[in-house]
Amino acid sequence: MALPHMEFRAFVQALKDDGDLVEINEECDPNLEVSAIIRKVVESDERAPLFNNLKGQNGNGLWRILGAPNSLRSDKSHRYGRLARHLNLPPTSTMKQILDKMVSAKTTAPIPPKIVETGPCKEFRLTPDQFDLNQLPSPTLHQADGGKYIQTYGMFIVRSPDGKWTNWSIARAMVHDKNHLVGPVVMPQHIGVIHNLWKEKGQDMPYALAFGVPPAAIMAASMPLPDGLTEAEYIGSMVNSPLELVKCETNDLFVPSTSEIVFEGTCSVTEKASEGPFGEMHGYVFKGNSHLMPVYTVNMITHRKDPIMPVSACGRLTDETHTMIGPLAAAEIGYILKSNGLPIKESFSPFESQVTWVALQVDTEKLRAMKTTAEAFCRQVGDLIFRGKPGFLIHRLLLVGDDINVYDFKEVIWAFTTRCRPVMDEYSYEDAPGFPLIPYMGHGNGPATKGGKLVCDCLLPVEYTTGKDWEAADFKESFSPELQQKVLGRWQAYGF
Ligand SMILES: Cc1cc2c3c(c1C)C(C)(C)C[C@@H](CCc1ccccc1)N3c1c(nc(O)[nH]c1=O)N2C[C@H](O)[C@H](O)[C@H](O)COP(=O)(O)O
Ligand SMILES: [K+]
Repeated sequence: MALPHMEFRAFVQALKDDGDLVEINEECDPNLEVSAIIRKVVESDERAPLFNNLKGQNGNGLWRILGAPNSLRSDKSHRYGRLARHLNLPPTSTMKQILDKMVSAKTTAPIPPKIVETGPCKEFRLTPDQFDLNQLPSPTLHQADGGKYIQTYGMFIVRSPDGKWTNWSIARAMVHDKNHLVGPVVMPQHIGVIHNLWKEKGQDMPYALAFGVPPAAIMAASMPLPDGLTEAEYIGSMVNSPLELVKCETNDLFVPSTSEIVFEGTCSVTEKASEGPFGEMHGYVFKGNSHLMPVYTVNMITHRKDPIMPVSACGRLTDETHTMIGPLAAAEIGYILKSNGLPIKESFSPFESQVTWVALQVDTEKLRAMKTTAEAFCRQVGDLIFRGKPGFLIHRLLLVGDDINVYDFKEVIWAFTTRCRPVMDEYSYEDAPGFPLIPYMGHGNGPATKGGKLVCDCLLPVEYTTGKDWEAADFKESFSPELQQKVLGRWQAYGF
């Protein structure tokens, strides 16, 4: 068996070996029971549930479900263990180490994938007369959802008509009928960009939807990598070995050969159907909130024996939409700012902001050398990020000093509430594209897709000129290291 980051089934085994898996062998109902269990799991950072026995499974085990594939572990020292296993990093890895790994491939040569003749994903083939997506265990994830959201952690594979750009991404999709899906295909997402290219040609867009792909691949699929970049090559250089891909049966796209399940077909550039509502990443299901979205035809299903369908039952903290979407966008945002010469050290999206914020740690010594003003610096940051794609889903950029650890929300919120004067220290972007999924946007008072963005300057004026002129009134900064050592050393002796 391959390494966990390169084959989904090996990844599931790694979770089991880590004691991070609960195998449920009693029959569970994909209509809400499965999702209720997953919701309970992710709201308490419990072990990932593997449902081996689902109502509606067919004779070849199509399909089982792994819930919470990339959520958190309760043990603080292994908090991000599931994310680390996606990247072949030690389970004790920090979020910084995980995000640095995701960015590492930007400075190494891409390693193209290797095409293989066949693979485990080809063990079984089903034509439309042999399956019904409503009879198979397609899960309903929230009682107010508009349909069975079968696709929440699979990977869409689409390619530009000229064949030059193959994009991998996660976008949701629900069952429309026995062999059709419907899901959002929106700008500025790359699946939307490529869909438009096919629309201009008047041709339906071929797609593949691979479930249970190499975990390293699904991480890159969830990251806003630059336009035109082919994730397969990026991942190859990130893991330093070529991904093995195999050709689809019904189109010229390629899928990871060890995928658990593969749907193949075309996404209509004309036909739409009602999609949603859906329990979103910000924690809400708005009744009746459905939209007309493109219809995907499923022309073929191929799969492994007893295949595992990964499912993200998203909503309130903490699931894959929080551990992946925000942090991966933050990683890309940090990279963009650094490669534009701005003095940024770390970049993270706090879960407690429902991943609508990104906190940016500033190297204030370099900042002072810039001899700039707060307004000029904040505008420089905001113009670069809020006018670009990675900043699309972020509505607050917080600039904090060297003493603030952006991976620790307690630090971030201390700086924000004490160093950023509301209004005066905030620079607004009412003309920037806005993220309609945030309730104050899509269900708020203003335009759903424009504005509502701020750069919040949590640097005190002295940090721009002469440097920090305070000591934190805390154990770490208000007492000499010697005294701290003495107190820590005698803690038990004192009687604590
Ligand atoms: C990890 C994850 C990521 C997403 C999504 C999901 C998960 C678990 C859900 C559970 C399927 C929920 C949903 C979150 C809603 C969302 C919409 C638009 C942007 C971000 C999030 N979803 C996406 C969704 N994007 C949609 O366009 N469409 C989607 O449906 N994403 C985010 C998406 O994968 C990232 O933005 C990637 O950068 C997209 O790749 P790209 O930059 O276009 O090459
Ligand atoms: K992507």
